[in-house]
Amino acid sequence: MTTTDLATAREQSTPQRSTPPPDADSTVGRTMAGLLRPYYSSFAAVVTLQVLGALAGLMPLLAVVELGRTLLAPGPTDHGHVWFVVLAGAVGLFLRLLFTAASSGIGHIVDGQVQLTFRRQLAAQLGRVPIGWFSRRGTGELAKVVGEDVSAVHPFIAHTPGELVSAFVVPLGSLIYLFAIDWRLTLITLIPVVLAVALAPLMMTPTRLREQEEFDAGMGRIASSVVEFVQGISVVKAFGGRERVHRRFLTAVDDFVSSFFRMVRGLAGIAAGMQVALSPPFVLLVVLIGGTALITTGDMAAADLLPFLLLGLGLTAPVAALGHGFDDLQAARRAIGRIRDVLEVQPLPEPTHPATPQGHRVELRDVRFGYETGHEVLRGIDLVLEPGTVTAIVGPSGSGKSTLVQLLPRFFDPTHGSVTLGGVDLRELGSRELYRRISFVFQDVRLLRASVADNIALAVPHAGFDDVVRAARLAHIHDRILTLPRGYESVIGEDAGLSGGEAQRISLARALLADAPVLVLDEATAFVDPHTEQAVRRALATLEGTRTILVIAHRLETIAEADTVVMLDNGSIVERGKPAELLARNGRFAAFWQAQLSAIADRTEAHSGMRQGGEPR
Ligand SMILES: Nc1ncnc2c1ncn2[C@@H]1O[C@H](COP(=O)(O)OP(=O)(O)OP(=O)(O)O)[C@@H](O)[C@H]1O
Repeated sequence: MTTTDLATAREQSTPQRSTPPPDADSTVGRTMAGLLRPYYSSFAAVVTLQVLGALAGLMPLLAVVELGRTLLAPGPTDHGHVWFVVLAGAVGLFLRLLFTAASSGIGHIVDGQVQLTFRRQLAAQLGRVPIGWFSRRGTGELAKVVGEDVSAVHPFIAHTPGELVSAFVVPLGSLIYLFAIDWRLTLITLIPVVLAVALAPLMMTPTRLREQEEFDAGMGRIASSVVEFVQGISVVKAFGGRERVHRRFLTAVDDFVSSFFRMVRGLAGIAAGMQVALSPPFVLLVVLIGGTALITTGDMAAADLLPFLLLGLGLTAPVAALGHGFDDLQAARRAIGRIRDVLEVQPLPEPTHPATPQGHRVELRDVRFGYETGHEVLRGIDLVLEPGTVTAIVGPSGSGKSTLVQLLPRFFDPTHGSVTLGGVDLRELGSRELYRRISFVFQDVRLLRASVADNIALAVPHAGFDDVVRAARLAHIHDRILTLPRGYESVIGEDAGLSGGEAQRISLARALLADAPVLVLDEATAFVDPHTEQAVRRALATLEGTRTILVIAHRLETIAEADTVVMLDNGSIVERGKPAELLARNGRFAAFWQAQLSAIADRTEAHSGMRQGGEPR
């Protein structure tokens, strides 16, 4: 490459203005209100119909009261009035049914729409977030957001507004009616409600809140110790740590029991007091005592006691409904918070005018990256990967090898500096173009629940069967596939379970078929078996000369055959060059090489010792 080429390449690679992908900002400002805004008019209809239903629902109650008062009143009964009251009660009942059914129907339709929209938005967002973002999240966590958390909005949308509205409208209507009959007995009837409301703040004193927090934390500790136990059960069994893990679980349970007792001791008296105050016998007792006092002093007609006995019981409903509604609201708020957290993850920006790379030379310039702010994992990497060469990255665990190679398929964008392909910053490449040019095989292999052939042809859906087989042969997995129940048509996870090494070879076949000019490879240590190792080495040998290859190397053979070795330590390149030259330099790489050699020698010695020891004498 000439200096002019380089200058042009640099010019091209300067990141131009990037815009978020279409649709990304359509859900910006995703507060709970923002997320629900499109449904405001439907909510208004739900609430209005509920109010009408609740008011209509008062009519049968008032009719019963009015009927009692008319029939108990001295003198002849007005039959016309009685029938009118009965009819009004029946019409009220019918209207209540009509309005609440309509409200509930609309509420459930809106709920379905909201849940569908949330799930669609989440699905679209999960397709946009950086691939690397997934590595920090468990599948269970995401499944919970898309499943459980979205469902948690159901009571909030379909039930809570209706319940809250009717819990307030009915007592309010009753109260107005009761005031019209006798304001003094109305005030007396309200005593239980006032008592309950006065007790409520005692449940929220700093001590009570601290006890509730301890209770929640205790529950969390039990859950995590159970999860830890279940997830690691095989390791725990094999290495005999059962007592220790059991002990942790038992301690968590003991702690929980004592925090539970503390909380119950603090709350029991107040909760019982509230329950007694709101209970029908107490309400009736208060009304009867007050009513008797007013009747015996001649201040109120005996028949007027009836509405207080009938309607007084309903006055306590808002307090109870507030409790339930508040719980539902809190649960929905937490769920929507988690949904919002996912929707707010910044997608990697897509270019408005994608550029076309010239060739497949990869260059990293002063690349810095950290998963958390203030903690850099890569500290200024300058690296050029020439087409047709193999670059092997080596370095101690945690030195940043995986992070570095993951920047090529754009799992993350560097926080500083740039990664260019053919002179174009990766941020200026469309993602389709990027994955056409860069393919990868990492340790964390993901296979789809689809046929083996479809898994291999993932990047090239129209690939011919012969091409799929050729890639599988190259990846040393063809023979194994033929032993599966339906060969290449076997569905992974249904017809066939594959070992870690086999899954890796399928993923290698996928990358080979994709035929991208740049291949990024993690020569995994986790699953690797002799077949996979052979496959990787054979593939590397086949591809050499045409591909730009970056490999995290663990095998001495791979390292020795690489064109360039890059030694990474603590996020920086500490040595680079041809393997032989580096060995001769006797520096960090040579020490690393020696350490690997002695580790292999130790392993071989231990192995042969075991074999000798195990041989029959
Ligand atoms: N998803 C992540 N979130 C936060 N920190 C991370 C994440 N992945 C890696 N790290 C941290 O970044 C540093 C570099 O990790 P990286 O996996 O790149 O090293 P490595 O050289 O590939 O290690 P190994 O050889 O053990 O796989 C480590 O300190 C690691 O703890």
